[in-house]
Amino acid sequence: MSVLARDLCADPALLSIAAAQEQAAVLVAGPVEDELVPLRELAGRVSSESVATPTPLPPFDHSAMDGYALAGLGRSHVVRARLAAGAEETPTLVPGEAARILTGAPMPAGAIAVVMQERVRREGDRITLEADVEAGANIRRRGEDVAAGEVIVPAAVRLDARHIAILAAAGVTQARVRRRVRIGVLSTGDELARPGEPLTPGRIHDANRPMLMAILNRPSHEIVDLGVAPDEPAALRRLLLDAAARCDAIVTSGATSVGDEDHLAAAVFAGGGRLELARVALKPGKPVVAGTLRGAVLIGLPGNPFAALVAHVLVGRVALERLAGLAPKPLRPLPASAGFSQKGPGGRTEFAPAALRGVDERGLMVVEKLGRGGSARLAPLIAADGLAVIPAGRADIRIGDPIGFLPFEAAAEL
Ligand SMILES: Nc1nc2c(c(=O)[nH]1)N[C@H]1C(S)=C(S)[C@@H](COP(=O)(O)OP(=O)(O)OC[C@H]3O[C@@H](n4cnc5c(N)ncnc54)[C@H](O)[C@@H]3O)O[C@H]1N2
Ligand code: MOO
Repeated sequence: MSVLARDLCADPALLSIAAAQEQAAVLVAGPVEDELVPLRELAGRVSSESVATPTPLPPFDHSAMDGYALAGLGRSHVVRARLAAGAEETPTLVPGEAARILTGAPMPAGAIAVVMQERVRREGDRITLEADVEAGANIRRRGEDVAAGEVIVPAAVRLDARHIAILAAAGVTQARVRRRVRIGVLSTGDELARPGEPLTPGRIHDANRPMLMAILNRPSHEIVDLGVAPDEPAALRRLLLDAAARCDAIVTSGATSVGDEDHLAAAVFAGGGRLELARVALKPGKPVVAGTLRGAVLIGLPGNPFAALVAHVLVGRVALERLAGLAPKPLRPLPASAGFSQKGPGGRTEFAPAALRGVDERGLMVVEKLGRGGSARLAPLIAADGLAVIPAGRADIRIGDPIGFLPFEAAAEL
């Protein structure tokens, strides 16, 4: 059910985070189209289909050690050949024979084990083992990593160095990935000066647009800088409509709340758009809204920078990841121990900049909150290692109580 203009005026119940994430996902009709991209440009892109390996990995039986390939398990062998990695021809050994073999070299026919060179004595063309070896020792078998035809990269994942390595090993030179999602980033507010612009009375520098562009600056995205919109409904509507025609998604900050100059929802409605969610039980980040405008996904983050960050991580991210073709991946806060106490219960799930302060006697990370909850404050984030997570409805918290911790790498991929 869509959000109506009147819902934003009254003080409606807050949506749970889970409900907001569900709404954020379903407002996106589906991922953007896909395209074929060469291996060297795949890092950071999102796979649109699974990839199977055409060859087994490894492709042939080979030695895992520098040593001797043995045709029997006896202690004494005659060395008949030498095999290095890349050897094209291999001899056939008979019992009693061995081949000098280097790591990665193909196993000769008839060989049943490899002994490391440190475990043998060599005199001329004869080797003597210091101890028995087991059949199969130090041989890497064809297909023991993956068999031919097996899936090596699933669909709907962000490709990183691990995927690039296995695709390269399998001889795959290109893959189908989602095209880059065009995301427009807009700040709103008459008080905002551009980075570097001298401040006149009452003005502050725009921090959100550079922050959001930095978070969203990924190989799977193409960022469009939409600048700053004034607190003027018609101008905001024009800017949004122009952006909707050029972008798959628009991420704004500010103008989401109930103040006289908070014109985002009105501009979206006047432009023929819809909002599917508004006001979430998030602290900070409550006034987040999301919907669609002329086919573009619209995410309206709150103006306070930390609130914008939290609302992006918890709500906006879900919609943008679906658009980019990623499978849903819930954030999972790590178990941690409170290094602070506070009164409960809160009606909203709280996210606070937090620093790690060692490990308690149970082995849990001890987390200290920084910044006393100011959603406009940025300095605590600089000193933090991640975000403390305190679920809505939690009773008083005492030192040592279990809480959640989201490291920044997992939260915002900052
Ligand atoms: N009567 C109420 N007032 C407010 C409520 C409420 O429920 N009732 N919610 C508060 C909460 S919580 C938040 S968060 C803010 C969100 O407000 P908006 O999204 O409408 O944002 P603005 O009013 O435009 O700005 C809020 C604050 O953030 C500064 N700001 C805005 N954009 C930027 C930017 N790009 N870079 C840096 N700072 C920015 C702006 O100057 C304001 O100080 O509303 C509360 N009010
Ligand atoms: O949600 Mo506001 O974001 O508490 O500061």
